[in-house]
Amino acid sequence: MHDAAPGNDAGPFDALLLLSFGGPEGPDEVVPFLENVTRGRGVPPERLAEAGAHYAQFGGVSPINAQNRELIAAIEKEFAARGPALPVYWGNRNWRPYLTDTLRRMADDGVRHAAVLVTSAYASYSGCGQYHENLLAAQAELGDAAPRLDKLRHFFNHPGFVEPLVDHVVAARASLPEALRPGARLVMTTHSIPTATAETSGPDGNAYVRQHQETARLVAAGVKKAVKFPHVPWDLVFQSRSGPPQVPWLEPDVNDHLERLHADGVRAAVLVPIGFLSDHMEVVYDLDVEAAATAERLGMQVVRAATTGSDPRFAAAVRDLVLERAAVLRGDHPERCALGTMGPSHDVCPLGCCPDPRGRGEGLRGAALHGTPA
Ligand SMILES: CC1=C(CCC(=O)O)c2cc3nc(cc4[nH]c(cc5[nH]c(cc1n2)c(C)c5CCC(=O)O)c(CCC(=O)O)c4C)C(CCC(=O)O)=C3C
Ligand SMILES: [Fe+2]
Repeated sequence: MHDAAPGNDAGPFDALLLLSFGGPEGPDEVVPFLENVTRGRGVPPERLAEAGAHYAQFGGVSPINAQNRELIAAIEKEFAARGPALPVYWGNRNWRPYLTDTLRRMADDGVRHAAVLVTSAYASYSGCGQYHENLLAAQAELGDAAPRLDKLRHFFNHPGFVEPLVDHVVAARASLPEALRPGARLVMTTHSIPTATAETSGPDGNAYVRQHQETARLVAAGVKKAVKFPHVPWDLVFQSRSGPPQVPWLEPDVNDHLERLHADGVRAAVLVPIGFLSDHMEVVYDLDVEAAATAERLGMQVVRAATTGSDPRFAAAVRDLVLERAAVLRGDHPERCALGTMGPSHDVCPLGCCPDPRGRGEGLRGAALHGTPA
C-alpha cells in the first residue's frame, strides 16, 4: 500500500509486540479486570459499578480481545505476503495475555529486540505514558533476560489509519435517508480525559487534542472529497468520562452535544469514533447503546461509523512503521508517511512527555526502554 519504507529489512528487530488494553472474556472476569484497570486511579465506586453493568449487558465479554486477535492475523498475513519475516506477539495491560507473561515468552523464544505497536493512535497518559510504564515494569521483572523494546510512533495521521475511517464514514452516511445526508453532521468522538492530563500530553503539551483535531480534519476532508459535497460539517467531542465529578475532563460530552445539535435544528449525524482503533466496549456501549438512546429520545437520525480495526491498509501501515523505525535504528533516514500538516510523530518520547497525573511528574520514557538514561 505505502511503499515509503525502503526495502524489507527489519533488523535490528526480531519481533513485533502488539500491546493493548485487554478486556474480560466472561462474567467471572469482569470484576477482576475492572480492579486491574482502576487500581490506584481514583475512579469512584459508582462509575465502576456502571462500567461493570455495561460489560454484563454483553455477557461479560469485551470485544477487544477478539479484535486484537483479528488485527494480529491481518499483520501476520501482511508479513507473510510482503515480509519482513517477524513473529508477532501480543500482551495486555489489564488482562490475559498479560504483558509480563508475553515478554517472558519472547525472551524464552530468543527475542532480543522487539518493535512495539500500542493500540492507541494518540499521545496521552492512558494511551502512551502508561504503556511506557507497563513496558518498563515488564522489562524490570525479567531483568537481564528482557528484550530491548522500541515503541512505534503515534499513527493518528498515517493514511493506513485515516483512509479506512473515511470509507467507513462514507458508508455510514450513505445508510441515512437521502434527504438527511447533506445536513448530516460528522460527530467525531474520542475518550475524554482530565483536562490537566490533556495539557501535559505529548512533548510540547496539548498533543491529545491537537492530534485528534488533525485526524478529525483529515477524515472530514476525505469524506468531503469522496461524497463530492461542498460542505461536510464536523465537530470533535468526547465520551466515556470517568473519574470524580469535581475533576474537570474534556468536554463537550457526545450526549450533551447531540442535545445541542438537535436544539440547533440538526436532524442527522454520523458518530465517528476516531479515538479508538477497534469497535470495543467504549464504542459498542457508550455510542451504540448510550448515545443511540439519546438520539432516539431526541428523534434524531444517528448512525455510527466503524473504526479502522484490522483493515488491510492498517496492517500495511504497521509494516511501514516497523520498517521505518528499523531503518532509523540502523542510522538511515527513511521516508515517513503522514497526511496533513503535523508531520510524522516523534519516535522517542522525551522526559516529561505524557506523565502520570497521579504520579511523581517526571515520567518514564522511551530511551529508558534500552536502559540508557532518558
Ligand atoms: C484515553 C483512553 C483510551 C484510548 C486509548 C487506548 O485505546 O488505550 C482508553 C481506552 C479504553 N478504555 C477501556 C476501558 C476502561 N477505561 C476506564 C477508565 C479510564 N479510561 C481512560 C482513558 C482512556 N481509555 C481514563 C483516563 C480512565 C479513568 C481511569 C484512569 O485514569 O486510568 C475503565 C474503568 C471504568 C470507567 O471509568 O469507565 C474501563 C473499563 C478500554 C477497553 C474496552 C473494552 O473492554 O472493550 C479501552 C480500549
Ligand atoms: Fe508520550
